[in-house]
Amino acid sequence: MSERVLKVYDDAAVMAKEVAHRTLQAVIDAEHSTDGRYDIGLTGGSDSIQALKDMASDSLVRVIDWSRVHFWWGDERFVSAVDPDRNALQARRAFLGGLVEQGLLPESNIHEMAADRRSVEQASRAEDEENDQLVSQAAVQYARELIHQLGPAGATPSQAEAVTCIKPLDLLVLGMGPDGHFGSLFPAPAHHEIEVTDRLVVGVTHSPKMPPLRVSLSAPFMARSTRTWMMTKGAGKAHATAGVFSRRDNPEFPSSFADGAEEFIWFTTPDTLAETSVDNRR
Ligand SMILES: O=C1O[C@H](COP(=O)(O)O)[C@@H](O)[C@H](O)[C@H]1O
Repeated sequence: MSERVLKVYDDAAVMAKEVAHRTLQAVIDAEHSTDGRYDIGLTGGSDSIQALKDMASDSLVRVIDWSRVHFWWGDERFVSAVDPDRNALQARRAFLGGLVEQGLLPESNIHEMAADRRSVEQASRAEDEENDQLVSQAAVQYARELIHQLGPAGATPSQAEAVTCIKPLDLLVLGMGPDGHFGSLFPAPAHHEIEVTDRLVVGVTHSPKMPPLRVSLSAPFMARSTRTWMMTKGAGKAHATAGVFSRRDNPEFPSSFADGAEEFIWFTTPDTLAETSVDNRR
């Protein structure tokens, strides 16, 4: 468990630029300190997509060997591959697509969660059972990809074993919703995925935030990430932030489970902290 370090910005646009620049710097720093491969977990949401746009215009982009960088998602909205709601599509439009087009990032380094292959009409007519099955299959498929890419050589751990034994993400960038969700792990008791500990990836139905079908990394796997950065802004998140800071691992405020093995930084704005008493700002 890491101490939560707060970085507070009066201007959310400056915050996003800072996260963008730090992400690129983290990749550069790791070039000399690890075996070379760098695995980044992305999220959706306004702050994170802005940070990706800012990366595209940061001069550090040009000094990175992108062939050793892999992109994953903390969560995905289970919609069609061309739906503008899709986190991966937004990330491609903001940044990743440009890297691929310029021949800098191999397409095979982008590890997307599965998309819904049904037509809008088919999806709207589907029963719960079918939806449950589809998001569960997407979760299993993503877990296999994680184990294949990050698992120990010559072994195939189960998902329960993989939560603690595969290589963790080097950097996970997260956002938090006004209800305190992160990834697509929504508050208990209405939702129970936040309490899953024996899977790398979970399927989610009936999400309180649209769209209703989602796929998410599980809390314990996300919390093992070497470095974790949370981005939040706005008074609408003040209540959830206070809940998160008042007690760790509280299922009613899922983001209280977020953590990083070596570093956990919370990038935020003063209005978000209006209801929180904290003394570890830096
Ligand atoms: O739906 C989602 O919401 C959260 C937070 O989004 P924000 O726009 O309030 O910052 C995001 O982190 C998550 O990835 C996404 O699927």
